[in-house]
Amino acid sequence: MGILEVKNVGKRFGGLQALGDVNLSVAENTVHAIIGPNGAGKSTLLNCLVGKLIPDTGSVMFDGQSVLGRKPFEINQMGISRVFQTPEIFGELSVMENMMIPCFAKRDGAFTPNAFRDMFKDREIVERAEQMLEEMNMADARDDNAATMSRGNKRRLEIGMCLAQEPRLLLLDEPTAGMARADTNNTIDLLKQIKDERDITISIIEHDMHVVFSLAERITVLAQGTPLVEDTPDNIKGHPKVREAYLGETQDAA
Ligand SMILES: Nc1ncnc2c1ncn2[C@@H]1O[C@H](COP(=O)(O)OP(=O)(O)OP(=O)(O)O)[C@@H](O)[C@H]1O
Repeated sequence: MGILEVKNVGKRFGGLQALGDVNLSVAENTVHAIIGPNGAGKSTLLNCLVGKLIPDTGSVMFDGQSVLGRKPFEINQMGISRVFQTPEIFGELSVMENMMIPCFAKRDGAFTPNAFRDMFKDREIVERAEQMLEEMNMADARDDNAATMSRGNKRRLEIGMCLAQEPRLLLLDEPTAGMARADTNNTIDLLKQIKDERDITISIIEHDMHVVFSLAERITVLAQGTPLVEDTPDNIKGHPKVREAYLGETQDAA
């Protein structure tokens, strides 16, 4: 059984069936990509995993426990962290201050604005945040204003902020969207390093096939709200059904 088990999940928006009958099993300590054409239901599925949407039907189990009915912060505390398409960092704060926020949240269960007053006097938090910046190769940027960083480094910081919460499942929603090729390649290298160095499961939604094939061990192809195929990257490449879903080609032509 996978660390994440999605069974018969359906989600309708008015007259639109965004997810039909989704079954997905993500094995522990693997990188599992979910790909599919625009409007296939990828983000809707991700939102159902983190409590932002409640499916109409089906079940979502993480490590044997249901996530349905739990609030996003509760699901986060269960060990699921999500990186959004647009980096969710605090641009007006320094890199170090940004990193301290999830360290507080992890230790104290929440981050309250009061914590800002004397945050640098809290040695435990300072040391943990410094350690995370080291691990992210960001120690030199410690005092930089987060807003001034490149898109790739903002993403690096945000992924580090997720990892500070010690998640067991990291969900990435198009982590390289809008990035220049150099930043994309840096993000691929960072995710490879995270995968090699940690006990962590990564599930990634991504349009950039270079990113998908560089990282994924399993790929699920979603089309019109339903999984079309699930297989290894080698088998997904050139799969007639996948070409059909993306390019509108018939199987005979593929
Ligand atoms: N809140 C909503 N209300 C109504 N319709 C929605 C809502 N969210 C998504 N949809 C619709 O559900 C379908 C699936 O959308 P979703 O964003 O999950 O697809 P996606 O695969 O993530 O697409 P993309 O690759 O373009 O981001 C689309 O037709 C979309 O317009």
